[in-house]
Order: sequence, then C-alpha cells, then structure tokens
Amino acid sequence: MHTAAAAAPEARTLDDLPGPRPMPWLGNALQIQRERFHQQLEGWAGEFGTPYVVRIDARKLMVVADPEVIQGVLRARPDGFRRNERVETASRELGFLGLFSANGDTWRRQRPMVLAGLDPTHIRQFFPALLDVTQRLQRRWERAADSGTPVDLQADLMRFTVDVTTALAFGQDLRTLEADGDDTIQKHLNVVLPSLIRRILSPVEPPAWLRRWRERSLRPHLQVLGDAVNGFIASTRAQLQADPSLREHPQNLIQAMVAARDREGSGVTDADVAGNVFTMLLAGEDTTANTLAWMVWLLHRHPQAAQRARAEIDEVLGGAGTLSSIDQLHRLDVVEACAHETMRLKPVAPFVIAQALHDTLVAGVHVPRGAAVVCLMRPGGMNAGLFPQPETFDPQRWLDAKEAGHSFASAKRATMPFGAGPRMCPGRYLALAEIKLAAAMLLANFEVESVEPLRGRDPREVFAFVMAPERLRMRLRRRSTARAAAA
Ligand code: HEM
Repeated sequence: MHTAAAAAPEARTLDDLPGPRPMPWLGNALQIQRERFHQQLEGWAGEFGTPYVVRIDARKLMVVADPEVIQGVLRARPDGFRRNERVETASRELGFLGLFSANGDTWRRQRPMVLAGLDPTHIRQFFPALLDVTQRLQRRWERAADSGTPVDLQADLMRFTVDVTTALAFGQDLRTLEADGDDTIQKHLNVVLPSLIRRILSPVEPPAWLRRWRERSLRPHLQVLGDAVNGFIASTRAQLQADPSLREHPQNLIQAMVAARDREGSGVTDADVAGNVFTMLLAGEDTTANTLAWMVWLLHRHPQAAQRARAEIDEVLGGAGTLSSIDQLHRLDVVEACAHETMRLKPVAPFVIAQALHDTLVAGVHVPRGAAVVCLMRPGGMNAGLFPQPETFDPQRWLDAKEAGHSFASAKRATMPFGAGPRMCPGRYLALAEIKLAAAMLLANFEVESVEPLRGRDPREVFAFVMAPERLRMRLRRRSTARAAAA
C-alpha cells in the first residue's frame, strides 16, 4: 500500500478528497468541539465516506476508517509513520517523554525495555499484587455498600488502576485506594495530565513563550511529581546495589529501566526513566479505568449478559468471592468476551494519529511528508457483515467467533482496541487482567442497584485524550444481603 508517490502519478491528492467545508485561513478549526471530536470525525466519515480530509489552519488531516488501510498505516511504523509531533513536543516540555510519545531511536531503545516488564510472564508473577489491589477495591466498595453511599465509579476505578500500575511497574504501591487525603501524587497528576492533554488536543499550537507563560502554574506540581519519581529511581538504585542480580533479572519495570540506563553506553537517561514512569500512569490509568466503567454500565444495562458472566465466575471460583490463581482468571471466557464487546462499542482510544515521515500513498491518496493520518477505530467494529446487529451489546458473538477460529482473528483485526503493528499497546495483557479481576470481584460480591450519570440515563461520551463516559454514580448492595432480602 505504501509505495513512493512518484511511482503513482495517477494518485489522488489530499485536495481531491471530500470533507467538511473549511473557512478561509482557519479551515475547520472553529467547528471542532473538543469533547465530541471523535463523534464529529465518525459523523463526517458517515457523511463524506473515507478517506476524507479535515483542515486545521494550513494543516490537512486525512481521516481513514477501513481496517485494512488502518492496519497498513499502523504497521508501517516506525519507519513510515511516527507519533504526532505535537504529542512529542508537549510531552518533552512537561517531562513526560516516554514510550507513547517518543519516536526514532529513543522509541527503539525504550520499547524492548518496557515490553519486557509488561509481558504475560511478568503479569503471572505479579498476580498476587494484582489480587491484593483488587481486594482493597472490594473493601472500599463494601464500606460504600454498608453505609449506603454511592460510589464515584471512575474515581474509584482510577485509584484501582493507579495502584495496580505503580505496584506492578514500579514496585511501589501508591495506595490511593486508601488515601482520601489531598496529598497524593494523584492530585498533582490530576492537574498536570489534563494540561498535557489540552496541549495535545488544541487545534493550534501557541508559540513557546506563550506555552511557558500559560504553564507557569504547573511548575509546583511538576516539581512534586519530579521529586516523587526521582525518589522511585533512587530507591530502585539502592535495591539494585543491595542485590546486583536484579540487574540481570529485574522484578519490575523500573528496575529494568534503571538497570538499562546504568549500562555503559546505553544512551538511556534518568529523564527517559522518569518519562516512562509517567507514561505508564498516563497510558495505563484512564484507558483501563474507563473501559471498566463502560463495561460496568453496559453489564448493568444488559442483565442477561451480566447473569451469564456471574454464573461463569461462580463456577470458576467455586462459590468463593475471590480468585485464587491466574489460571482461574484465564478460564473467565465470558467475562473476557464482555470486555471485547465493551471495547468494540466503546473504544476508549477512538482514533490513533500517525504522521507520515516520507511522501507516501495511503488508500490510493498521495500523503505528503509531515501530514497526519487519523485512523478511526470504531467503524471497523460496526461493520454489520462481521458483527450482525452491530449496535447490540452481545458478548456471545466473541465466544462464537472464538469457536470458529478464523472469524475471531478477523473480528479482532477489525476492532483493534489496542492499536496494531510495532507500536501496539504493550499494556494489553495487564489491562485485560485488571478488567477481568475487577469485573469478577464486582459480580461475585455485589448487586449493582444502579449506575447512572448525574442527569439522564445514558452517559454521554466525553473525549479528553481517552473516550470516557461522563461521571457515573454506582449504588451497590453486598450480594449476601441482596440474597437474604430476596429469600
Ligand atoms: C483497556 C486499556 C487500554 C487500552 C484500550 C489501550 C489502548 C492503547 C492504544 C490504542 C495505543 C496506541 C497503539 C498504537 O499506536 O498502535 C496504546 C499505546 C500504549 N499503551 Fe495502552 N491501552 C490500555 C492500557 C494500557 C496499560 C495498562 C498500559 C501500561 C501500564 C499501557 C501502555 C501503553 C504504552 C506505553 C503505549 C505506547 C506504545 C508505543 O507507542 O510503543 N496501555 N494503548
């Protein structure tokens, strides 16, 4: 698909493509509604077909939705396409430059180091830590159920994912599930991350002096975060000094990163390590927590699917409220099908942007060097040929597809919730483990009485780096109490 543009003089150019009508100078910038950007992009795909073009000032973004085309673009990284320049600049300026935002040699150096820490072997090794955090979330929800207090669903799920990510990746559990006080590192992240995201999503990049001036209020927060990460790095170095065998057999991600950094001629710096500490939090927290939030909401709206998942959990757990091994987790096929179905209907990463490193051809269109290709991820999962009645939440379709073998592979190729190719999400095994653990804990121990946004019944989709449901409140009853009440 990617051949030199010169070899295809008949190729269309971006100017030949349809798209929303631009205004002089500004293009479509004023039409963009940031929180609904993904829905606007999907709506224009329906209106104009794909590929089409969106113009922001002088820039032209080509939007594609065909899974084959998307696979081609994402697989052509790192040599043909890179992560968007804006993401890299903003991340570097705020000290978050890590695997997600890095490109070129920095990315090549970091990728194996991060992959190794998040592979299935490590997830198995860390199962007890995962279980511990899940049980702490359970206790938090038991307290809420006993006192009749509604749960702030996303906030609690984010505490869960932060504690998992930090325990697993850095060997230090931040215990945000227990801390209700204000002084958590999370509080500072909650200020800095939205600013980073605003920067990345802003249609226009202000000049450097204006960025520095606007971001001056972030400095104290960046200082606290920098100190915390330097603390992680220092204590890791002390561990490596006390037990040098850890350099060859690191037990968590930060040990692997510090060991790699300290190797002579590695080219890895403390800033690389710090950037990846933040990157794990940035990439692993909102994504997993919001996928779980969507899943809890969808299961509540589809009691039959929830009942099926619960029956499977009761059987695998033998009636115990808690999983005791990772092998039990691997037997939760219905729960996993619910996760796939959730990610098909509510992909928290609804688009992935790739920027061309050379003049190239995508779907028969000449894409000049530097232009961005926006890959829309949801339309592939709404293809009625592959997913009959695509609007329906039907986890069974994944179980049937799995049985059919090849159709499972095509279903996964069409949805790509974790991206594709060499930059595919390295956290996917961890994310699925977290999702299955938390969902199994919820269904085994609680009756969900309600999950609702503050107004109305159906939560709006809100795009802010990830696509989240608007804030959801959940009311729980302990399952034993619910059973007694029903008897
Ligand atoms: C349900 C949860 C998650 C979803 C839906 C998700 C989705 C994605 C997607 C779509 C990408 C871009 C892939 C591409 O460009 O092809 C990505 C990249 C990434 N994700 Fe995840 N992710 C999740 C959880 C996690 C977790 C738990 C971690 C780590 C703790 C993580 C770490 C990363 C990193 C470091 C990258 C950048 C990879 C690279 O550019 O080489 N993600 N993720």
